[in-house]
Amino acid sequence: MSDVTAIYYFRPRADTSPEQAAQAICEEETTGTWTDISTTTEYVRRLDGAVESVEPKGQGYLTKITYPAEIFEPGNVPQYLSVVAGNLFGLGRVEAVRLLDVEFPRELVTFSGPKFGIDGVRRLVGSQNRPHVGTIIKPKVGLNPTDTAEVAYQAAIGGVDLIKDDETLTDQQFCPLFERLPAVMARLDQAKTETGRNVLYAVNVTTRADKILERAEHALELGANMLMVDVISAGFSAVQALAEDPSIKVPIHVHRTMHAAMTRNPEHGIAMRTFAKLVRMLGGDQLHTGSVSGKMSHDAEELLGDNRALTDQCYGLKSTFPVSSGGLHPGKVQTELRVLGTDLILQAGGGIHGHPDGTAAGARAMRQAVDAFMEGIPTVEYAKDHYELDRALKKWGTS
Ligand SMILES: O=C(O)[C@H](O)COP(=O)(O)O
Ligand SMILES: [Mg+2]
Repeated sequence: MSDVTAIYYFRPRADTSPEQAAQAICEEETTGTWTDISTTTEYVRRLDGAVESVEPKGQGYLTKITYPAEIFEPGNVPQYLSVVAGNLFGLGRVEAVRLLDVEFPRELVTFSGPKFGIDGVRRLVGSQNRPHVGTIIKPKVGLNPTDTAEVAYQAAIGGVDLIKDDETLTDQQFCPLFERLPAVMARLDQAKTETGRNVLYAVNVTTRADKILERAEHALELGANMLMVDVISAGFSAVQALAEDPSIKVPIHVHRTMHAAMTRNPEHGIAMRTFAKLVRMLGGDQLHTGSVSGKMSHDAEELLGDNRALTDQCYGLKSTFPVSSGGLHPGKVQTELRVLGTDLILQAGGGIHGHPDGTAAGARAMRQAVDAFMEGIPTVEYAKDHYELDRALKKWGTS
């Protein structure tokens, strides 16, 4: 079996050399600990990791560490994480350390990946190459099921491909999930009758481990055509449980609330790349990876690499649809698509429901901005004979 390769950025403590710090990480995550031990037998030594390189980078260093595949339990992602992203973050000999990327050998990718992937989701929606437009129902909490369904209907007739719950909406009393879901699906059926378009609704089934499958299966009985789960707060096993359940025959939309506690600091934590690779392996059909121009901070180069990790060849797994979301509006569409390409879902909450003429007009404006890009026409130019887009640009501008 080939090794697992992990790349880390780190800054050693003042009294520790970069080589000693990298070695400390490697030993902690394989066969060693803080001191020599008498229990290490000869046959254990073949499970030692190796520091392959240490080189200066910015204020610190980059290191490439290989871990023998044998120390991983195939198929157990919590265990994978406990090696490549485990105790090392707390080691006193490093001031800061960030896991930048990881490569798993074929033998450890024992998962089937997304059931639908980009092509499968496109088939459900009936799109060819264009980016998808999605919306998050806003306000994120507070609306009752009937009003939630009305907002969903307005977005659907305006032209969105995807509607989703926000991350803090699950099954609260003001909007019970099993009342909200049939209400939304009924209005999406109405929109389909009127427009002929199939719109997906990612209903948020995130909950405690022992209840999530039951919740998802009940959602399917009530007609759900997509499920949403929050991967960091619910855990990677939640994505896997949903994706591997044979009765779940709808795509899985993966949100990443809480990720920035680990991904944001450029010197310490876990870069999104590892999470993206794991979500794809575990079967997420869509994953939020960030935007280049929205409300959340992001490094464009890193984001491009994260999206590529979802779409580049990976042991024959289907690709995961990257979702750009957070502070988007029609004026930002050209920038997002120019940098991130058209295999992308552009999601706007405020940028649709905040349109001066309401949700349906907001959805139309987003679709018009996408059409402008696809036709190679600057947004401002296209807005001259597209009223909803023009109104959106007057409110939010183009940056
Ligand atoms: O969950 C999300 O992606 C956010 O709710 C986006 O909302 P916004 O478009 O209003 O920023
Ligand atoms: Mg949100």
